[in-house]
Amino acid sequence: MTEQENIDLKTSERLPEHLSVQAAHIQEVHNVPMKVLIRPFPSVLDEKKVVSLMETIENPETVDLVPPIDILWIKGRQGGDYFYSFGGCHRYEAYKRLKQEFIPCKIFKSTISDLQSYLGGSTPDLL
Ligand SMILES: Nc1ncnc2c1ncn2[C@@H]1O[C@H](COP(=O)(O)OP(=O)(O)OP(=O)(O)O)[C@@H](O)[C@H]1O
Repeated sequence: MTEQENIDLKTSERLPEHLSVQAAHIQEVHNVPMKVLIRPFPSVLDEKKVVSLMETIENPETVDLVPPIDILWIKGRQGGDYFYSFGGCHRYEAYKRLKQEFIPCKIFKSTISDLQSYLGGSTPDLL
């Protein structure tokens, strides 16, 4: 099984804009391998918030207080799978420092043009 098969992608659906708020309450949470996430932008971090999040995540009694991060799932033109992460900077950093292999995510099926709205002319040619 490849890393990406760990994620049950079949259950993810692209959300129409007008449904995103309602659907946010019902969309499934997937444990996504940290190493498949692509984060094009450096994070500006509040150190205290990262440390506080680490403590919350480490404690089984409080970990559920931390919501999943949102990621974009984009299919390349030759079928490749790409998982982009833009927000969730503090949660991502906390999971990274805790050396967690997986991070809880909501996966939004997205297109190259969605990606272009973040990356503009720097959008890569995804295969
Ligand atoms: N100890 C904690 N410190 C900060 N946030 C916490 C903590 N425990 C639970 N949370 C929750 O985790 C989420 C953190 O989201 P927040 O938008 O503040 O940061 P982020 O998305 O990880 O980073 P950024 O907004 O910089 O991209 C919030 O929903 C918050 O309620």
